[in-house]
Amino acid sequence: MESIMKGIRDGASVLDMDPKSTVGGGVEDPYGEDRATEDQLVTPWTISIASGSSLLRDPHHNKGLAFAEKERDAHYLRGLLPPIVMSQELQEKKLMNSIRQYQVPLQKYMALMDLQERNERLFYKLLIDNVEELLPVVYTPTVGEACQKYGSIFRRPQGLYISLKEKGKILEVLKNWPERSIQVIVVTDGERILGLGDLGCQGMGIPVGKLALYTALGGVRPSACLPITIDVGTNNEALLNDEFYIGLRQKRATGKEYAELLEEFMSAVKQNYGEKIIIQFEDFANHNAFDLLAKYGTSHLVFNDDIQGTASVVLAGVVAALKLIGGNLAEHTFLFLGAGEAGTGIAELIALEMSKQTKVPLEETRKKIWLVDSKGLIVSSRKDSLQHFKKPWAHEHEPVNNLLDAVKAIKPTVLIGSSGVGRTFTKEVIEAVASFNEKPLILALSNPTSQSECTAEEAYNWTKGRAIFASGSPFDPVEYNGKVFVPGQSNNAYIFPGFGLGLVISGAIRVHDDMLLAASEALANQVTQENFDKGLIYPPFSNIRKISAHIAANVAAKAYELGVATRLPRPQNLVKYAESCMYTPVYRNYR
Ligand SMILES: NC(=O)C1=CN([C@@H]2O[C@H](COP(=O)(O)OP(=O)(O)OC[C@H]3O[C@@H](n4cnc5c(N)ncnc54)[C@H](OP(=O)(O)O)[C@@H]3O)[C@@H](O)[C@H]2O)C=CC1
Ligand SMILES: CC(=O)C(=O)O
Ligand SMILES: [Mg+2]
Repeated sequence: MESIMKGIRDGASVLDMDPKSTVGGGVEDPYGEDRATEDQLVTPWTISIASGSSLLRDPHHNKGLAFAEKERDAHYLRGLLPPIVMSQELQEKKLMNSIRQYQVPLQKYMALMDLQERNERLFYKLLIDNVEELLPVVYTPTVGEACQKYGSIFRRPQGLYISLKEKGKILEVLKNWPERSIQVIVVTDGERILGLGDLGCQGMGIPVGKLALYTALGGVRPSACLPITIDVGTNNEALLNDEFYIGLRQKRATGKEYAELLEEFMSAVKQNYGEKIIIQFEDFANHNAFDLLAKYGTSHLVFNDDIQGTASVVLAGVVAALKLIGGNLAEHTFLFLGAGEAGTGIAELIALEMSKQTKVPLEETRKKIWLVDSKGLIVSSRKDSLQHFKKPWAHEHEPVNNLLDAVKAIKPTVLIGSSGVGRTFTKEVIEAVASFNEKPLILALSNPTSQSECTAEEAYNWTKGRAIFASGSPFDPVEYNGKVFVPGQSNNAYIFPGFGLGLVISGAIRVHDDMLLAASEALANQVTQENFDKGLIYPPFSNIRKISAHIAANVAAKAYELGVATRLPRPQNLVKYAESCMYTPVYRNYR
């Protein structure tokens, strides 16, 4: 039994490699030394191990009705399928038709998760070909509702659960995961899921969703992706009292107990997968997120999506928006509602970019950026009581208690919402911003849609159609005064898939702020005149694979320049190389 299991695991990692791919298949060296040959790829282990009904139940290799006549003979599928042979394209059409029948987004989500568990390649084909339509289903906003109801809709585990019960055994737990050549881990402890708060163990929907995007948007092969939820309890009373809750029924462990579990996890991951494994921290509460990033940033390949990915995507949007609103970066004044991971992360990267552009010290460029938290404007008189990540933003100013007064006092040209609280950009706030800006840039970043600081309709109506607007979760186009306005989506989903691909193809061993700037620059450069003409500051998600290749190339180039890339020699054309490494979901022939 043991040897068969090993055979399945090893075989799966070869098979999962895209024929063109050098990233996949547990390949250590993307230049091809370890690359499986075409021959290996068409002589899969499925012949001797997975056949018949077990092949149909294996999501990595199942093709459903698309198995050809010869494959049905060779793999003992005769009679297990109806006689028709259906192309992957027709399967896709059929599934899209049926998904579109569902009125309720969560039903669409569940249908897609079922498909992922049944036929992985078809799932990714749907997602890649229909990205703009399906992104809101597998990602924000629907994934938020899915996490809230995760216990009730739970069918099969989609990632690894590491709870306090596994303390002392985390390495063994990692070895239980059926895939061995993992390249990206997205891990959450569920404490700040989108703007929905502490969802404990049910936060698993987020790593699962983020990693689906790593594959669909960034081309990292699915078997190299590992979603993990660390369960240290939850402080969410409703979940603790929910009979269907799937996590530990206890309050969150903190302090030494929390730190020890995380330390064991980080060591076990490095020991099991090596130093080039990407660990993406996702939706941790800020009291842990900044410390984990600082603690492990110098010893592991860690990336905090909420702090760093968000910063990179927002900087790109702001830089692109300058074409529409005028001026250079340093001429603008920024006001944030929300001074947590997203807010201070974005603020710091904007200040860094300003400093690089103007050669003015960072301490000075920070003064162009102001933040409001739940207690009002962050000012120097509050410095002693501020969390460490807020202190750099405590500028000289008299106290201001609320956002509206802060807008009137600071007169920002750019207003950014990163508070996690819906409808906090009131009519008065937006009208005030519009009163001293011809084209106010308004970014309502909080997710999901219910937590957005304002809707697209409100932003356009209250500025009389003058706002340049983007939001974290998507909004439909809005008609105002006979003109149609298309809101953009300012979401780190533009960045992390390409960023991760860049780390993989260069074999980077550390993340550096300059790599975030490189990713941001690549994204901003992808906005076309046609996009600008529509008032957009981001390119459409329908081009995301091309965008991700450019981001990956810029990130990889920076990794080589900084000396943190280990894959040598450096490819000449990094964009082409990134594209050639991407997983494609077309079916393979099992001859
Ligand atoms: N679009 C995107 O790509 C991304 C969006 N986000 C979204 O951003 C939001 C915030 O995330 P994150 O920064 O990680 O969360 P944090 O908890 O780290 O920060 C939230 C901040 O908002 C402040 N805040 C909360 N309520 C209010 C209020 N009523 N008025 C003023 N300030 C308030 C908090 O104040 P205090 O410090 O005083 O408690 C805190 O500073 C979430 O909704 C998340 O989904 C996050 C990452 C990426
Ligand atoms: C998008 C994202 O990472 C968040 O809202 O947390
Ligand atoms: Mg997040």
